[in-house]
Amino acid sequence: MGSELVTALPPVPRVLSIAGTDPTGGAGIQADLKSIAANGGYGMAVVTALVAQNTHGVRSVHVPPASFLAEQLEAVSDDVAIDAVKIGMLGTREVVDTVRGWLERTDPPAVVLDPVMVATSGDRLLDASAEQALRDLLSLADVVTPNIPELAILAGEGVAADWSAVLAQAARVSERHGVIVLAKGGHLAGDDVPDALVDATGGAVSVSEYPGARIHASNTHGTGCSLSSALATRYARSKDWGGAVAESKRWLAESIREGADLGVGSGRGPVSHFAGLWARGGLDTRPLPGEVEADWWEHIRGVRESIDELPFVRGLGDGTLGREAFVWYLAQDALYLRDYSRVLAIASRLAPTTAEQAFWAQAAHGAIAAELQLHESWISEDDLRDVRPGATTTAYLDHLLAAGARGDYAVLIAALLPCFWLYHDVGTRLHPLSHDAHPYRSWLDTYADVAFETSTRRAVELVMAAASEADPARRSSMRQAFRRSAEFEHAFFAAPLREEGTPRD
Ligand SMILES: Nc1ncnc2c1ncn2[C@@H]1O[C@H](COP(=O)(O)OP(=O)(O)OP(=O)(O)O)[C@@H](O)[C@H]1O
Ligand SMILES: Cc1ncc(CO)c(N)n1
Repeated sequence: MGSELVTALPPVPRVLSIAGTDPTGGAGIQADLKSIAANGGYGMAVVTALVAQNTHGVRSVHVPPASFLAEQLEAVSDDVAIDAVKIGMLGTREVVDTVRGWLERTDPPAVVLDPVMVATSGDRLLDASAEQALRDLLSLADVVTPNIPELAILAGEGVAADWSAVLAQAARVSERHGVIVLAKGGHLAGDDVPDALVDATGGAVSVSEYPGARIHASNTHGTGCSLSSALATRYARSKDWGGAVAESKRWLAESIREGADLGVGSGRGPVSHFAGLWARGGLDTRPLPGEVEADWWEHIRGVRESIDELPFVRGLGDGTLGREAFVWYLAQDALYLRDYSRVLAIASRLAPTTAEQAFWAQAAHGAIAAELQLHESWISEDDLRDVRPGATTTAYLDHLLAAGARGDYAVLIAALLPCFWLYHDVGTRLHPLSHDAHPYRSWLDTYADVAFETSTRRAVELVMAAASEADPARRSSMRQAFRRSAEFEHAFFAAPLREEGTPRD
């Protein structure tokens, strides 16, 4: 039932990065894992090379035996269904060949190849002798994401002088190798950093441009790694390269912008992969419905204990309560239930699912039908006409009607809950005192009833599911509205012996 409130999210794509390391976490496989997670994927990582580098540059590279790389790749693909692969630093010809063999055997559904050759710092990350092997790998990728100098090497030409030359070069690479090229303009001089998806795989050339404004920041270490991982992840979700580029670029721009003051290293720093998520989602974990339930119940422990101690409630249980106080209470309760029913109907109107709509509508009906029946056996409709609502009745109803008028469903149902939950609680604890000759037997039987228990459980369930789903601010408003209603329940039970004899408006 709680699941009705959960917004359905598509399944999480399983994305494998095959790349080298950056122990400072801004580039390479460490950046890939952050980028995959930030873009909604489950990240996996097979290391091609261990790179001793930081925000200033590369110090040394250690390439483990290719046989061990093959073992890592197989350990993943023997076990996990892979939705997309991002390939980064390959380093040597042997590594390229090993990855090629694995790609041919496993044929993953989407492959993004970032042809890493030179780090942002200018250090080589691919042996010159491996360049041809890398070109030969292009046909096994869906998209290749070269920066301008890398594109020139893939094309076997000089570095393009301007953006239109970049696009023409990208089209030649795309056609020759049967791969879509995401040409990146990060290395252009000037304030524009356009990217373009260039697809000449079918003969005709199609070019989709994604304009971008240069962010004047020095924290651009690992932008290429992060972009290609984001692209693989977003594509695995949407199966749309164009949309995936647009979304990845928006995410990267936000991450560059927010990364300026991360304070990582004194060179070219990393982007802040999760900055957008942190800003919008915060760090709070979501409480489970059962945890909210326990917390709220504890939160009103004092209120519950005071209810049990009220002379009215004690007298109701042991039958010593005076009839006049009881009838006064029932008349107030009858007035209360009429409007409570109307507020339940508002909850029905605001409910996000038909199941909830039906539940609150049924409760609205129950409040006037079954409960008024109980009241009518003690007090006639005529007598009720002369009864004025007491101060507590009015205040409690104003609180509920205001919640209804504000129109926040979650807060409203939290405000409605104590009327179910506390009555059921008090009712079940007083019920053992009921006996055939008990003066208030019909009252004691009503609230310990199985049907009332069922609707109370369902109301608790709906409110707790909504609270578990809510963001922290709304959850806190719900808790406050709930507590306020619980306090009114206490005041309502206290009123007959306090307000009785005082001017009743
Ligand atoms: N200063 C910037 N402002 C906005 N976007 C940028 C900036 N620098 C790079 N980008 C974007 O980052 C992505 C990577 O671009 P770039 O051409 O720098 O790739 P790269 O050289 O492979 O990256 P790396 O620095 O990781 O080697 C592109 O989408 C580019 O538009
Ligand atoms: C491991 C690795 N891959 C890619 C890059 C490119 O930024 C880097 N610096 N390090």
